[in-house]
Amino acid sequence: MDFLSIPTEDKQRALTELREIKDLFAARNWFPGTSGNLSIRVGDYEPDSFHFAITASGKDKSVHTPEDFLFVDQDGKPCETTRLKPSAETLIHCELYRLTGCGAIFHTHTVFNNVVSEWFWERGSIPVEGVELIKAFNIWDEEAHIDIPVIPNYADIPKIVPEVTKRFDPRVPGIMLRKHGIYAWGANAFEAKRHLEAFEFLFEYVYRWELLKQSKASI
Ligand SMILES: CSCCC(=O)C(=O)COP(=O)(O)O
Ligand SMILES: [Zn+2]
Repeated sequence: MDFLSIPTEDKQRALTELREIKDLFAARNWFPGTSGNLSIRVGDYEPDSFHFAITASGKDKSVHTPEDFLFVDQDGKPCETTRLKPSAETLIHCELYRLTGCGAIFHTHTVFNNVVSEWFWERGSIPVEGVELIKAFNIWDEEAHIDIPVIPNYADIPKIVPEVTKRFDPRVPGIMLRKHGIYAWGANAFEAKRHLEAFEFLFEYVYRWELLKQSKASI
């Protein structure tokens, strides 16, 4: 699908949704130090041809400016002439859209997700056992168990992309970059938000549970 043939109202709706999500997450201090990025796909999806709106790179995501977002294609290239640069992590969004066909991807850095990703780095994934909020991922097994993949956080973003491809688990709508942040995705902004909120809850749960286990073991 050609970018120009995507209805303007669809593009506007995506930008409005991104602004609303950005405000909500900013109110939770989920964008420390300009970290984090958000994207919503627009138009038709083909694995090798799609478009999405994404936060511009290096911006303070806790404030509004007229230059917060831009549209890019499946290769991360801007769809319109602009002086804005797409997120430095746009290629990770491209790969996740290509792999999943999802509609939205949200990325946050929090202390809990960073610490827990390091605590379980050697294991390669963050285990979560039987917590009710696993149901947010539409996993309804009794005492469900999930493993949230943790991949290396290379400075060279293109080097991270094959790690996403290799470790991506279709059952778990998120992937963690070591001591960096979580990428959560969903069919739309509502689902991606639900998934991100569930991941951040589970990271805090795992952090606190590990601390309790350690303190019990030291008694
Ligand atoms: C200061 S955070 C370093 C970059 C990062 O990890 C991030 O999530 C934000 O980068 P962007 O280019 O999307 O602003
Ligand atoms: Zn980041």
